[in-house]
Amino acid sequence: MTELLTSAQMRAVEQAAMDSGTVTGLELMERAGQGVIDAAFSHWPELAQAAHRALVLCGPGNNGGDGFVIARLLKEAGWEVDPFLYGDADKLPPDAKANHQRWAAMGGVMELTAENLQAAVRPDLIVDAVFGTGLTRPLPSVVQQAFSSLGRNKWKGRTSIRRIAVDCPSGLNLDTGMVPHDLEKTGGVISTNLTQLTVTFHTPKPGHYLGAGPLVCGAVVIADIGLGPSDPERSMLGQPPDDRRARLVEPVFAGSNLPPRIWPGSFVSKSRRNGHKFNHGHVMVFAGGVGRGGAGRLAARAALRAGAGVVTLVCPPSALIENACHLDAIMLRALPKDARLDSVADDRVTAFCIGPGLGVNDRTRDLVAQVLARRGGTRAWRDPVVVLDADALGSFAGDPVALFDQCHPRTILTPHEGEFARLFPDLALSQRGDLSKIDAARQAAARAGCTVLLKGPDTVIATPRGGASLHAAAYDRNAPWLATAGAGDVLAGLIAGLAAPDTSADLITMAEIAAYLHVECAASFGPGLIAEDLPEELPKVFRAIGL
Ligand SMILES: NC(=O)C1=CN([C@@H]2O[C@H](COP(=O)(O)OP(=O)(O)OC[C@H]3O[C@@H](n4cnc5c(N)ncnc54)[C@H](OP(=O)(O)O)[C@@H]3O)[C@@H](O)[C@H]2O)[C@@H](O)CC1
Ligand SMILES: [K+]
Repeated sequence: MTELLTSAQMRAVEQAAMDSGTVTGLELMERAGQGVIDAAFSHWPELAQAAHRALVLCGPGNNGGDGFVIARLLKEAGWEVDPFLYGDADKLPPDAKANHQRWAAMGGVMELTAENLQAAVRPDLIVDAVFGTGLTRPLPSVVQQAFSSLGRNKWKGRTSIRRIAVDCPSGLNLDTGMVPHDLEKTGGVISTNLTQLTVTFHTPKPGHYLGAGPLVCGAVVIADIGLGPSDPERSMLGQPPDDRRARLVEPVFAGSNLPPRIWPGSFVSKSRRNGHKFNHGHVMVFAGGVGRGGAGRLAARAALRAGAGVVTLVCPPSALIENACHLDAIMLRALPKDARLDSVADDRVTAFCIGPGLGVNDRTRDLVAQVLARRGGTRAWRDPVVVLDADALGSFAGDPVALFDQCHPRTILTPHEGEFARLFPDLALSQRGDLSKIDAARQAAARAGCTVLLKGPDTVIATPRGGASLHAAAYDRNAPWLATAGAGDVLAGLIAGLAAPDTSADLITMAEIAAYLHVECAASFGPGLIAEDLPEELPKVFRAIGL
């Protein structure tokens, strides 16, 4: 998996490399500029065939410094280059200033304004090097207007002009994936939206995958600028993540002495080809009353397909026939209104999935309490895994602390943003400001004392200790048809089904795999997907990953 470094972490990595004396800031900037050009030529080979013309938009920091390196290298390759600068050249930081001066010996620099861009000769390539990781506030209006003007320019064949962003399209916050609202008003987003390729350095940043990031970055390419490997891959394989650094959920292609795809396949218990059904765990899913059992059935089906040996659906007696009409391989147990959970659950239940379709009410609260009170003896790792979703979360909206007091480390909450806002009002999207979704989920997990999976196209999974991973249904894994009723119930079931066997992996790993498989199923099925299709697509996905 790949580390996602925040702006501050990236600066620290850069500083440590410079302090060690192995590299200078100027060398890093040179490699960054070269990396952008290499990525551009590899993405658009026709640009490498002959000299063209580039507009290079530079800002007041080191992102702008990268821009001046790019201007010089393209000029040396015979291109016509028109650089524009926002800010005062005398106030550029040292490395950027040095590169500005090197450029100044080759050509002039225009001030970055809408008027000057309108007067520019049509380029073949526009390089956005105005702001990168150093953006601290909304874009200045002059820059917004300059970006907007690019979209209005009367250049012939305007749509065929390639647009590349250095580190990020300027205005995108690389820690949060947010773009300022006023950017949208002025049309800034529309012009940044035209970015086709973003070249970032060393590792991707959270903002490339969170929020608006995937909408504005085009494709993202990582340029190696010689800062050395990020955390050893070994420590990322199914291990709890680094407490400070977030990681991107993606399959791990192992080296030649290991099976070709050791993640996620190796964590699907049935890929080990041994044991009887109870070796693969027993998942208990709760379903709502008559006419409201669909969500629970979807979760149950997903748990069974994910590899649980046995899945039991528990429902009110009145809903038994309805569920029996739908289910065969899934066992059914009726639980009367006042009956205790012990009457249907024995010690062999290794995972519970509770919430989908259950109703927001006292009975749900009571069932959640009973589920969370079940423990596996003196060893905490024997506690059954508990997936709390939908109405199990909604039932505690008025009193979230009552829920958090009961959660144990083998619990995972799987809210969407709306459910999250009701449990953690101060961390809600509307209140988040500069707090990233990753940090919001981290704080929520610490408060709840359990793992939290905050759903979305950018799904964040966080542990109470601060470990966090981000699963993005973005770029080549974009699956918009996953926004369909019941998809969340399937995800809850997948987590329970994967976690039910004792696979000795952390709950966060199981949640990562579930999020990954969920999107793989959607991508594999394609447009037209409805939630029922997701579990049915799993066998195909398993085959594709080599199980
Ligand atoms: N880290 C690495 O390893 C490497 C990093 N590299 C490159 O460096 C980039 C980071 O450089 P950076 O830190 O100088 O930040 P950058 O984005 O250029 O902007 C900072 C300037 O903008 C200003 N400013 C900010 N917001 C503003 C606003 N809204 N409106 C107006 N001004 C605003 C801010 O002013 P201040 O906030 O201090 O007042 C400051 O002057 C990184 O993205 C990558 O491209 C590579 O060279 C290779 C190695
Ligand atoms: K930029």
